[in-house]
Amino acid sequence: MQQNPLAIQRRNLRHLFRQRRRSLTPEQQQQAEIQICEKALAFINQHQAQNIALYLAVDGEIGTATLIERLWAEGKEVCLPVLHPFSLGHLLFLRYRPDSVLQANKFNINEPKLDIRDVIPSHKLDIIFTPLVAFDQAGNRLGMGGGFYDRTLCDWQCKSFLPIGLAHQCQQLERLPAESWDIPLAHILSA
Ligand SMILES: Nc1nc2c(c(=O)[nH]1)N(C=O)[C@@H](CNc1ccc(C(=O)N[C@@H](CCC(=O)O)C(=O)O)cc1)CN2
Ligand SMILES: Nc1ncnc2c1ncn2[C@@H]1O[C@H](COP(=O)(O)OP(=O)(O)OP(=O)(O)O)[C@@H](O)[C@H]1O
Repeated sequence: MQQNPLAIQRRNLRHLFRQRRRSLTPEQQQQAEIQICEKALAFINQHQAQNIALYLAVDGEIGTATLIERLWAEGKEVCLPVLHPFSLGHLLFLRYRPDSVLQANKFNINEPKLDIRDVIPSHKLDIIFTPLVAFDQAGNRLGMGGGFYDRTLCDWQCKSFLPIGLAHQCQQLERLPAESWDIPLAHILSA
């Protein structure tokens, strides 16, 4: 198990900030979802993005349902993360359409049923919007602790997509204690 002071600090922060986002009221959640939708759409249009990875919100994460509906209406391609069936700790991104069949993964998060025809390789993605637990001004991101997005985003500067965090304002802190493998996101949108 993680024992070093940095790992303990990160685990404590993860616990605190997960509690913080879960304690938002349904009204605060709804307001935030609408606001983040507008900010994300503006960003997407500014970057003329067509293939966009999102996530289905759980555990108080800022909601994406409104944004996904708007993107479908605009004819954009929406993808969702799927836990890789063999490559432990890695994600695949699968096309998500209104008629996609979803199933719960081992964390009880819904994901598209794995069908190789729906896999979108990351070099075809324009933006990967990531969920996060906490973030700082420098774009550092603390996630749920699986390292899934860390692995996906490593060396993103050499790839074609932009990694953009989506978050509630209450998830920001002054400075996140960073690990050697943490690479700051290109940008974080908050509401
Ligand atoms: N909405 C959403 N989807 C996502 C992520 C995410 O952060 N949010 N992920 C981002 O990486 C991946 C899943 N990563 C996860 C990592 C840990 C836990 C989690 O809840 N762990 C439990 C205990 C572990 C268990 O149940 O076995 C916990 O910490 O309480 C959930 C998701 C892919 N999909
Ligand atoms: N680029 C990487 N390559 C290999 N292992 C990695 C990489 N990034 C992170 N890890 C491993 O993943 C584990 C979890 O990392 P970390 O605590 O930073 O996750 P997180 O960013 O909170 O989670 P997530 O990205 O899933 O939201 C670490 O123990 C680390 O060893």
